[in-house]
Amino acid sequence: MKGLEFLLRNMSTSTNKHDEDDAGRSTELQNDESLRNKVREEEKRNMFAIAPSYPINRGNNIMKEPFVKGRRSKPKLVSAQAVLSSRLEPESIQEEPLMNLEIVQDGEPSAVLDCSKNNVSKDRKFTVEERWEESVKETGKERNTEEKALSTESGAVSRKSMWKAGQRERWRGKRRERLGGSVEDLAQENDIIEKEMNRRIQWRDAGNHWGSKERRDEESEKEDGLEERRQGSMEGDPEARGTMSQHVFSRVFAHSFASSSSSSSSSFNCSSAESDEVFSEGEEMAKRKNVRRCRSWRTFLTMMQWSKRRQSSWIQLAGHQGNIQLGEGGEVLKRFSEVEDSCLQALMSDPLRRFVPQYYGHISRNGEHYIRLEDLLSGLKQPVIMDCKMGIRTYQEEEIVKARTKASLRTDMYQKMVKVDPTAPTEEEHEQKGVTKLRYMQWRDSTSSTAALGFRVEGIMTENGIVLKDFNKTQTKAQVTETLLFFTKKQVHILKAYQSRLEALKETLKKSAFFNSHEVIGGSLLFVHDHTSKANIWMIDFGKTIPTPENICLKHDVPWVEGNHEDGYLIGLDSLISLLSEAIKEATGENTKTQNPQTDHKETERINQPQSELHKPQSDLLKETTSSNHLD
Ligand SMILES: Nc1ncnc2c1ncn2[C@@H]1O[C@H](COP(=O)(O)OP(=O)(O)OP(=O)(O)O)[C@@H](O)[C@H]1O
Ligand SMILES: O=P(O)(O)O[C@@H]1[C@H](O)[C@H](O)[C@@H](OP(=O)(O)O)[C@H](OP(=O)(O)O)[C@H]1O
Repeated sequence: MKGLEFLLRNMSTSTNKHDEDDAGRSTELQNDESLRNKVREEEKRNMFAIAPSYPINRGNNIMKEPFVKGRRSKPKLVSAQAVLSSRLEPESIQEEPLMNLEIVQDGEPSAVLDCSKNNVSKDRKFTVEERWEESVKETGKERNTEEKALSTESGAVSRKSMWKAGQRERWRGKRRERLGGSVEDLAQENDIIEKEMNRRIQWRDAGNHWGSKERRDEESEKEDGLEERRQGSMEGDPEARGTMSQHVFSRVFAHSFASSSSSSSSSFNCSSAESDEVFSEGEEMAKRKNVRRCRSWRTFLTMMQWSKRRQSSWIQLAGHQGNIQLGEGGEVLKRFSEVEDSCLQALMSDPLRRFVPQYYGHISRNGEHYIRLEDLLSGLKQPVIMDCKMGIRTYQEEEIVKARTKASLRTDMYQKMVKVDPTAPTEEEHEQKGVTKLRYMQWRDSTSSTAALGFRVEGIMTENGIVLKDFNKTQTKAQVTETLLFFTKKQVHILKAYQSRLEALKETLKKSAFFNSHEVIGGSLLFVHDHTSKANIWMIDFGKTIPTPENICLKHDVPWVEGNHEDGYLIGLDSLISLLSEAIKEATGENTKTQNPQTDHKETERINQPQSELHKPQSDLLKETTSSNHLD
């Protein structure tokens, strides 16, 4: 039985078993109908009375004070159609508090997570932590209401004691039966019965809690329209494997938390027909331990399966390899950088947050510190992605100063340069077998479309998982248009969706205090779409985005000269928008102007430094696939 199916079946059957279980037990209790009703009522009331204590302290996981952050109100993934209308959306900023949750594992302070909660719109997808927090909150609420009702209702105490007396009698009878005779030491016997009974209640209540959580989750899943995904099981639908819903994963994750917790009341699905049998203290403990061990193992294995599948379908397309990975909770972990971290924090309360992955704070793993981000590929089926590095330069002004004062030679960069164009290095550089970083970066900017168009394609992953990174010399408008057509497979609705999203981004950038006060260097736009017509564009990578000096107000759309700090971000954005228009015309057959990549290329050569090689058509690039990452 495959992971998800098994898990879901297990969840639903255990809930049913629990109901049967309760019914069976009631008939045994008393013949008196009214007493039985009272007992049932009391059982219901007690449902949350011995709820697990994890909201405050889940084993070693400790929650900290909440703090306030803004967050994006827009759903993460939208259909191409929805993207088209995204610019019509109201731009109001909702301030929503985030909960700062610190997880301490194995006795070490290893992680600080920021999880958003409250004021969450109904249609928004929930993160692992949000779901978990919500369920904790709900349980707490219900429990408080129940407790309040108990304490205020007259006769509540007597009903409770009546119920307990009934229970005690039942346990005593069962125990007598089991021991096959009379009970001699009444005080000791009462003590044992009291203990057994309390443990049983705890056991059952934990089952009730998780049962009710399951039901709540199922209801909300139906609301989200995720039922469909669940039924298209991982087994039957290979595509679904690559699109594990974080939503469902969160359930697995939450369960694993609970079942691995040391609290006896936090095991899930623990009410079964078996568990209703009466065992001696030792027997009962052993049996319970076994059941719990089995279930936490199954949960753990299922989690691992989920995680593996998601890991295998996730990809870091561009950037420093190994810098980024997918976290266990389905979030993206990026190696910590203070510069990027402060940008992301600022962006969470800026109008641009709609275009930025949700920021969840930091986490430590094996001694490394990471920034936790929303996974922008989550929910996409066999995603097609493109990373475009924005701006007319990809190095900071301070790198120029550094290169002047203490220039070190980079052999790796020399090798990369020679690989692309053996004639690019000067004689001296050939002799030294090294180039400075600044030299390399400037060469990269001029040979690609960065310097001329204000952006360059860093990489593309096709729906088959094929990764193309050989865009070093994709430089002219015609070449980039060709690349866009290849990337979108000439799908007009996708091209239009992208264009619309970029126009919305442009409007938002004008209003953004963050953009007004920052020099955005080396930042990328991540284009994502899939065959279900979901499409979106996100701003990522703020590792070299720094606040501008106080005396400087950036325009972002004028050429750079050393000292003016201009990044040309808007030049790149305008180029992309206009090239998407070109691509749309091409795709719809409206383009009368026949583009000639070679002529166009030569024109650009005059603007930039001459290059020796002509550009290869995209079809050749495909043959030269640098790597392949097939989605299972
Ligand atoms: N939030 C995210 N969700 C999904 N994928 C992401 C996310 N952030 C980054 N990636 C993936 O990782 C790649 C690199 O990201 P990013 O540019 O932030 O890394 P980097 O190492 O800082 O890059 P560079 O070396 O250009 O500075 C992206 O092209 C994308 O494939
Ligand atoms: O894309 P390429 O051609 O592989 O070149 C890399 C690219 O320019 C990166 O942006 C840069 O990192 P930074 O932006 O962080 O400086 C990296 O420098 P690095 O090797 O010093 O990290 C370069 O090697």
